[in-house]
Amino acid sequence: MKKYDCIVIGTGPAGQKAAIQAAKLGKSVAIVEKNAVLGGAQVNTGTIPSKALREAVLHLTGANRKGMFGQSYRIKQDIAMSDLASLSQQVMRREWDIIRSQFDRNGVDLIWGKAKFTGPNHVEVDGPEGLQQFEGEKFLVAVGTRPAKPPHIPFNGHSIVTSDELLKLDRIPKTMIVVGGGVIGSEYATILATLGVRITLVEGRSDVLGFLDHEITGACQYFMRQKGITLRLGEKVESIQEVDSTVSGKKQRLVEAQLESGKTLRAEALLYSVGRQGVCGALGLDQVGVEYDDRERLHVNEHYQTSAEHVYAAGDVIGFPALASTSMEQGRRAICHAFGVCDVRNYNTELFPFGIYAVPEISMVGRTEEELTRDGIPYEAGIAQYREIARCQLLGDDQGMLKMLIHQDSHKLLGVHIIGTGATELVHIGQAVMALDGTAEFFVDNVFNFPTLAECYKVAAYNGLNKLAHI
Ligand SMILES: Cc1cc2nc3c(=O)[nH]c(=O)nc-3n(C[C@H](O)[C@H](O)[C@H](O)COP(=O)(O)OP(=O)(O)OC[C@H]3O[C@@H](n4cnc5c(N)ncnc54)[C@H](O)[C@@H]3O)c2cc1C
Ligand SMILES: NC(=O)c1ccc[n+]([C@@H]2O[C@H](COP(=O)([O-])OP(=O)(O)OC[C@H]3O[C@@H](n4cnc5c(N)ncnc54)[C@H](O)[C@@H]3O)[C@@H](O)[C@H]2O)c1
Repeated sequence: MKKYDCIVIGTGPAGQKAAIQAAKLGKSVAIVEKNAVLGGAQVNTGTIPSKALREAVLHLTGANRKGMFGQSYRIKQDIAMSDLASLSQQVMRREWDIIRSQFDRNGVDLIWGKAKFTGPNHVEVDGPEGLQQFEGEKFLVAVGTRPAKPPHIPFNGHSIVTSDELLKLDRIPKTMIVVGGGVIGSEYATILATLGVRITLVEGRSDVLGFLDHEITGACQYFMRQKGITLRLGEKVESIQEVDSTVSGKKQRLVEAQLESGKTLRAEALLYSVGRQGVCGALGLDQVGVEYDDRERLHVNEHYQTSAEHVYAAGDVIGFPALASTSMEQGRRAICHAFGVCDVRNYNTELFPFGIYAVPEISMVGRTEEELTRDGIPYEAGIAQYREIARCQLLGDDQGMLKMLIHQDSHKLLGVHIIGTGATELVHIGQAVMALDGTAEFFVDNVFNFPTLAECYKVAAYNGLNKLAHI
């Protein structure tokens, strides 16, 4: 039986970074993957495919240039699913190669198959090589999640789908119901609406993306409606079924969603995106004495240790915030702790950024206005409207905004909230200033390249500081 210092289960972002970190510490490492491809949800079904779809849609529809060249500007008239999928395929293939070569270069043994604990220090892998047994000193469970698929929803892979199947549709539907206005629902609803799909978005809460600063949520919902998306907020879907319907004398199979309020919605397709579900049940965790919750997620301490101290967990399997960005760092941190090189300085979870690749992009770091008000922290908001910024005009985006929240007394930056072109990149300027305890004066006192989107920070700082000085 082969013995390793470290066995990592799952090759998503959490597992990848963990395995490489362990190898860099000179440990013998094996990483196990049950799928036929590397990279987990990040590469194969989640982050990369959805962002590739977004780029392809923005490019082919000319959506991000309409502000400059007019509403009729378009690169390609008849866009097919194959046009949209090809960029995704290209990037995925490249990512598989990159991950594989990183493992090879660092001497990480890749074992294909489904891993399961058979004892506190033993896993069994069921794969193409048959059943193999391995012994490990430390383990990292990075098995991710899968889309929630309640049994009463008749998923069929072609018209009633989760985000895993969306990009495998053989044609672009004319109409679509999106159930759930979280990150997945909001991203896909706005991307597909940009493509011309008529979307009805059903969200159980009173707002989409309810964790954002409310002004940004409001702006996002405004942009959604501008794109022709019908928002059904505070509404829950009760049941979903396929029905036969006759439209203009032509028989058609449609999807029908019955809402709790009594409304009936019909469309050619339905995306069900109401959250994700763990996959720990199949891991034999009882053999190590580790329990999982009712959504098959693991509980860990601040070092990412489960209740068995040699078994660590990171990424989506441990729940919020469940992002590729945070998963990578959690995996790396877990391994550093496991092998005694733990240095948690600068690991400030309060400065985790959120990037939402809707159309337009949204990003935030730090506190929202609602949180600061709730906690009695006095602040002022400094705002830059994209229409005031030369670079935004050059890019044809005159609708975005950047808002910085400034402490009334110390002028320290408390939060940055952006909606518009480049938001997910821009946010890191604010994040760096916040991490270094900077104040709004930093933006006033320093010169920014011109014309840039970064100029938004200077304009927002002037705006906030002027309000504080009653100018
Ligand atoms: C549509 C969509 C869009 C997203 N967009 C973004 C984004 O823009 N930015 C962002 O930061 N995040 C995004 N995310 C979230 C991101 O994809 C996840 O947070 C991230 O992939 C989680 O990484 P992970 O390593 O925990 O798990 P995963 O990426 O899910 O990988 C887990 C791996 O473990 C393997 N595995 C499971 N069980 C076993 C077993 N028993 N044996 C062996 N292998 C096993 C799986 O096959 C899989 O390969 C998105 C997610 C979705 C669904
Ligand atoms: N850009 C990114 O970082 C990114 C992109 C996509 C996904 N993700 C990650 O993927 C994960 C899953 O995303 P998600 O959007 O599926 O889940 P989510 O939990 O973010 O959102 C689900 C939404 O569905 C709503 N809902 C639940 N039941 C409903 C019902 N019956 N009818 C109507 N609405 C209902 C909820 O109120 C919630 O707003 C998240 O953890 C997210 O962080 C991240």
